[in-house]
Parts: sequence; structure tokens; C-alpha cells
Amino acid sequence: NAKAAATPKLPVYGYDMVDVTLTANPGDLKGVKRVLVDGLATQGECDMMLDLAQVGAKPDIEGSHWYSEYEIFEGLEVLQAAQLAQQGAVPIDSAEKLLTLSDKARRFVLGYFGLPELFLTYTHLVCRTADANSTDDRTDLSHPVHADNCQLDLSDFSCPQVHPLYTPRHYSAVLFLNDGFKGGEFFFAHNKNFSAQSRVKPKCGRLVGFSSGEENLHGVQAVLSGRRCVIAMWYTMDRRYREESRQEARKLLQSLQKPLETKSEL
Ligand SMILES: O=C(O)CCC(=O)C(=O)O
Ligand SMILES: [Fe+2]
Repeated sequence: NAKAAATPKLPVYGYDMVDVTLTANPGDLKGVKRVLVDGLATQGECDMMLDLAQVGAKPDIEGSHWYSEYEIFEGLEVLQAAQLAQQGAVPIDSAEKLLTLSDKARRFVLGYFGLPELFLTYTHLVCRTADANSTDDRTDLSHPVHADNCQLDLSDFSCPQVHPLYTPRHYSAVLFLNDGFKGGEFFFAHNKNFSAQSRVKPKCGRLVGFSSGEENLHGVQAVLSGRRCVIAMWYTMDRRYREESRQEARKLLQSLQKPLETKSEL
């Protein structure tokens, strides 16, 4: 494999990034601000997130206008995860890991794209599960082609940034947690005809990162069978829009940590 011989090296962005390897660069992905890496999470970490989703992810009513009628769409936010830990429904470590993994992804995107500052504005652990009515000849998408920070207008393909639906999002990333389902590929799309420019096959630890504007139209192919889980993340360079609930989640988790064992010897 000629590509393997010339695997480009990534700069190391932190002590916990040494296992992160570049899988596709903007050129491979047929766009400008796009990147694909592997190794951002270990199998153990993916399993923790899958277990967390299994217990905590709940059907998303608000999103119901866009997701496929053949799939169940469930999500969990960071504060909800911390609250589940408080109730003893999930391990504290798992709720903590949702925070640390999403922050690791943030630091990677910040470093790779050479940004001065970057804040998470929303973090969502999300699973899409094919339901009993799903058939292999389905032609719909799990997530229609869209841009993350503007509202694509299909009449003229303009993409106005309309509030309040879209807070200022500058970068997006998706950390894939599993494979073993049918369909469910992420793809970048051409403007106008929406055909795929490049595709990403989900697997544990794989991260796709990209700028959130109309230059990065993307979608998700139908999940034909099984369950596909990811951590979806949106980032902003404007600190006024950072995800407040992360602080709250962190505080709550810190209050739950066992105090250090008191030493018996005096
Ligand atoms: O799950 C994915 O691969 C992408 C989802 C997405 O694009 C979104 O939620 O905006
Ligand atoms: Fe998106």
C-alpha cells in the first residue's frame, strides 16, 4: 500500500495525542478545512461511551423534523450525563470521560487548524438505530445534507446564518464510537447536487473535523441496520457562546468524587 509508506506525520498536540494518526487530509477529503484522524479514543473509551449512551441517551423530540422515520435518534448532553452519575445510574468515570474526550477533540481541532482559541459550544452523545421498518432499499438519509452554521436554502443554495437556531459555530467534529452496523457513512457533499465528494466510514476512535460553514456540506447515509453512536461536537471561537453546562457538569462530578482516603498513620 503506497499510502502507508508515506503516512504523513502529525505534529504532537499534547501528551495524550501521541496515538492520533492522520488518515485523510483536506486534499484527500476534497475540501479545504477538513481532516480525518484515527486513534483519538481507545476501544475502552468507546465502550464506556457506548454504555453511557445505552443507559442515558433519550429520544430527541426537537430534532424529529429532520431525522429518518426509519431510525430512532437518541442523545445525551454533558450535564445530563453528570446528573445520571449523581443518581448512580452510570459510573462517574463515564460522565467524566464524555467531558475529557470532547475536550481532547477540541484541542486536536484547535491545534490542527492552528486556531488562537476554540471553545465547545455544544456536545452531544448521539445514537441512530435502524428500527424494525428499515429496509435495505431505503433511499432516505439518516441526516440530510446540511451545513452546521447556516440554514441551507434549497431554492437557491444560499446558506444564511439565521438565529436563534444557529449560535456562532466555527468548527465541527464527530468522534465515531463504533462500527458493526450497516450503512451510516458520513459524507461531504457537493453543493447543488449533493452527491458525495468523499466518505468516512465510522469506527471507534476516528474523528472527522471541519469548518462549520457552507464550504462543508455534509450528511449521514441511512443506518440500514444496527446502532451507530458518535460524540457530535460544535465549536466556537467566540467565548461568549461556550457551553456553560460543561462547567456545571464538571462541578457536579467533582462533588461526587470520593474524598482522598485519609491516611491512618499520623
Ligand atoms: O453523526 C454524524 O456523522 C454527523 C452528524 C451531523 O452532521 C450533525 O449532527 O450535524
Ligand atoms: Fe452536521
